Amino acid sequence: MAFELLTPDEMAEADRLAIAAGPVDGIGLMRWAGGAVAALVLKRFPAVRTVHVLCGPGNNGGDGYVVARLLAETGVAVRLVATGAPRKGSDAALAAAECAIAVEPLAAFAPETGSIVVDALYGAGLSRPLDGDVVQAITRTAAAGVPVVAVDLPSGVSGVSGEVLGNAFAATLTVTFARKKPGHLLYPGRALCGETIVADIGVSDATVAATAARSFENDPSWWRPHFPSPAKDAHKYSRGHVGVFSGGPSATGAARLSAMAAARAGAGAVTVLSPGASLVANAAHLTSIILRRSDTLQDALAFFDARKPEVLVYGPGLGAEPEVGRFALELMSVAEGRFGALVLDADGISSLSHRRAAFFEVRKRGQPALVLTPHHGEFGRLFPEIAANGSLSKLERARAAARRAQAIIIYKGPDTVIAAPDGRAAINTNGTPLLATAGSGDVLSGIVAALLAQRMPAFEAACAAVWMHAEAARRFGPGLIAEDLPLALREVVAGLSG
Ligand SMILES: NC(=O)C1=CN([C@@H]2O[C@H](COP(=O)(O)OP(=O)(O)OC[C@H]3O[C@@H](n4cnc5c(N)ncnc54)[C@H](OP(=O)(O)O)[C@@H]3O)[C@@H](O)[C@H]2O)[C@@H](O)CC1
Ligand SMILES: Nc1ncnc2c1ncn2[C@@H]1O[C@H](COP(=O)(O)OP(=O)(O)O)[C@@H](O)[C@H]1O
Ligand SMILES: [K+]
Repeated sequence: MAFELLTPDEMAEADRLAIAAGPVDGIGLMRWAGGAVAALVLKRFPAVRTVHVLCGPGNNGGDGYVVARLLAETGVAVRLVATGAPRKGSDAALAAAECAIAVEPLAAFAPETGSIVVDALYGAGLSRPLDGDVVQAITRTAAAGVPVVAVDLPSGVSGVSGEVLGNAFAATLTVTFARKKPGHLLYPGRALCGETIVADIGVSDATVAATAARSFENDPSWWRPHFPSPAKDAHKYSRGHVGVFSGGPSATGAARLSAMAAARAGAGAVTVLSPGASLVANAAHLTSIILRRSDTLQDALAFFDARKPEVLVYGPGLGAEPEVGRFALELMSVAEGRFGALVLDADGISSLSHRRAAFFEVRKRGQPALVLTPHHGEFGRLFPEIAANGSLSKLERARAAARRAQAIIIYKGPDTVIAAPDGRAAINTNGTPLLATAGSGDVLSGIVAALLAQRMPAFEAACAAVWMHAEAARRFGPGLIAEDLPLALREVVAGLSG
């Protein structure tokens, strides 16, 4: 598959393995890389007058010398700017030696209107905040408003985390090699990359696989084989039964959004479990969704035993009171033989913040299968130490939380990360700010529950749900409110089925 994400270390490992397997060597990879960038510059900017190529001291700079040489050979006016000579004997030094263009110092660099900038200062090897000359070059480039083509990554963006180390170029186009890196997909890096193109530099799929990379860009191609479709002889309960707990009389809508989404995502039956005080409000708004009174754990147990739901959604609209957290723990304790999976969302997560020790103790059993869908605030309440660890990327934080809670984590946001306890993690890329509307998270929890109830494996179900949620929002378009999402799922499900 082509959806692995490689950290800079994994990419370096892929480079090493490719070189060891031969026939290509280090300078060979660099020539491919530089060639790919030069070709894209010519293709995208055919009328460009001058190309400023900025070269750093490492291999990213090495790629830059190749770009400069190739563009000059095709007749483009190239100005070559470097921060210093590459280390003697390095591939970059070879690339520099092959490039006959005079080098100008970075301090005097100021691009003019009509030119473009190729940023080959720092890529995977960025290890500290950019120094003054580079920051000034970034400022002057931004002031001139000229397009920037970044080699591998915009200088200043961490390939690991997408964080900005002090300052960074804002690229129009980023050309990276073999596979994307997490920094291309995590914010703020994602916004600074512009369009990201992955160029082939002769690193084979088998070589990438040999790095044992565990991170992926979320894409239907790799989870679609698991996407459920109803058996010909299905009945409503065999398609999967989801139970959604409702909040009190003034907060019932969240559960209904979740329930409707579960039904549209293919659950054959959906039951809203409602406190007695909310029955009338729920009854007034539900038609195909089943409604059942549930005030106590005994009520819930009676429902499980009678109706055998596969999956429960607990959290939307419940309030973050301590008793909500206590009930969540009780649900997990009684799950065995009663239901297979629990989706904990919203208040179901926040309410556990005062019962973290008990929660992690219950999770040691690993049962029931658990999916947590926190946004940034909820994540920080349940996993304060992980959230406060500034050395971890969002991808690594989600992965650490998944391991800690023995749960699938859907760490929501513009760059939603889905992580599993076994170390797999995916970054979602079809998100849209249209989803930044109240109640859309409730819809997501219903989609996840429906896919789990249809026996989709948990990590794949979570990835599929996140993608479908965003796809539904995109298809509906501007004006979207959360109520629109369940119906908008219809087309998305149709596109994935059969
Ligand atoms: N065969 C291959 O491997 C291939 C690799 N490829 C290319 O190589 C790139 C990775 O190359 P790389 O590992 O040399 O790292 P790179 O980004 O050039 O930076 C390292 C240099 O910068 C320095 N430095 C770092 N931060 C700094 C700062 N803030 N301010 C100042 N200096 C700073 C650092 O100094 P040091 O930390 O060692 O003191 C070191 O000298 C990758 O992005 C891709 O473009 C392709 O050609 C395909 C084949
Ligand atoms: N700017 C954005 N781009 C993409 N997705 C977004 C953006 N803002 C929010 N979302 C998505 O919208 C949903 C909001 O969920 P949540 O914050 O729980 O809202 P609510 O509690 O109102 O339901 C999440 O799936 C999140 O990933
Ligand atoms: K760069």
